[in-house]
Amino acid sequence: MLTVRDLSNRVLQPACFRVDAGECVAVQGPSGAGKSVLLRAVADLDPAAGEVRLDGALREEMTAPEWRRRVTYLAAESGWWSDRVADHFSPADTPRAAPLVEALGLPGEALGWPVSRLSTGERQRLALVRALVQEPRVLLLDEPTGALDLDATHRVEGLLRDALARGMGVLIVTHSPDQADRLAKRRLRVEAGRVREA
Ligand SMILES: Nc1ncnc2c1ncn2[C@@H]1O[C@H](COP(=O)(O)OP(=O)(O)OP(=O)(O)O)[C@@H](O)[C@H]1O
Repeated sequence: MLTVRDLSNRVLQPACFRVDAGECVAVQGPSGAGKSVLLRAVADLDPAAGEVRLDGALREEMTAPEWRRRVTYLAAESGWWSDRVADHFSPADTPRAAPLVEALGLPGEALGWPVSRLSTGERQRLALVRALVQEPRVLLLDEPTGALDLDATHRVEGLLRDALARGMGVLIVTHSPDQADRLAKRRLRVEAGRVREA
């Protein structure tokens, strides 16, 4: 589904890998190795040379917003542009968001909360819901449970398993070997900008 060939920039050495439909690939490596840079380059958020295709179509064949809707990056610290959580969901997506919010251990009314009241972990879970309701083909997750306790972490992993079962591809940066074992069959190891299958 997602194929990456010779993706490189000032941090990354040319990287080649793929993520298949319904597959989770874990990205691991030391701090500062280039894991976030890799995900951002795939999402076309930072300039990079090389070839990235989704279902055979080159990234350049679609607009950047269209690419990012299909290949969605979720940063470790999410961005919010309005102080009401609900403003970050289109009216069409809101009904689908509430059950996901509850599955993550938050009350459905959290969608009406101001962003300024959210704890770090609440913010992280609601940002994941924002990404999931858009049903991207590939989700690029940067430490999506870094701020969460074990119960919330398992809830997030449950929703990711559901998404994988629907055919979504997931590339997940995690510092937790246990999380990588639970979710991913394949791993990429990033060290000093070099990406290899581990
Ligand atoms: N725009 C940029 N220009 C130059 N260097 C950058 C840029 N963005 C990040 N870097 C550098 O690239 C390296 C990799 O950063 P990156 O954020 O990808 O690390 P990481 O592997 O995700 O680390 P961590 O596990 O700590 O989050 C770091 O040394 C960082 O300072």
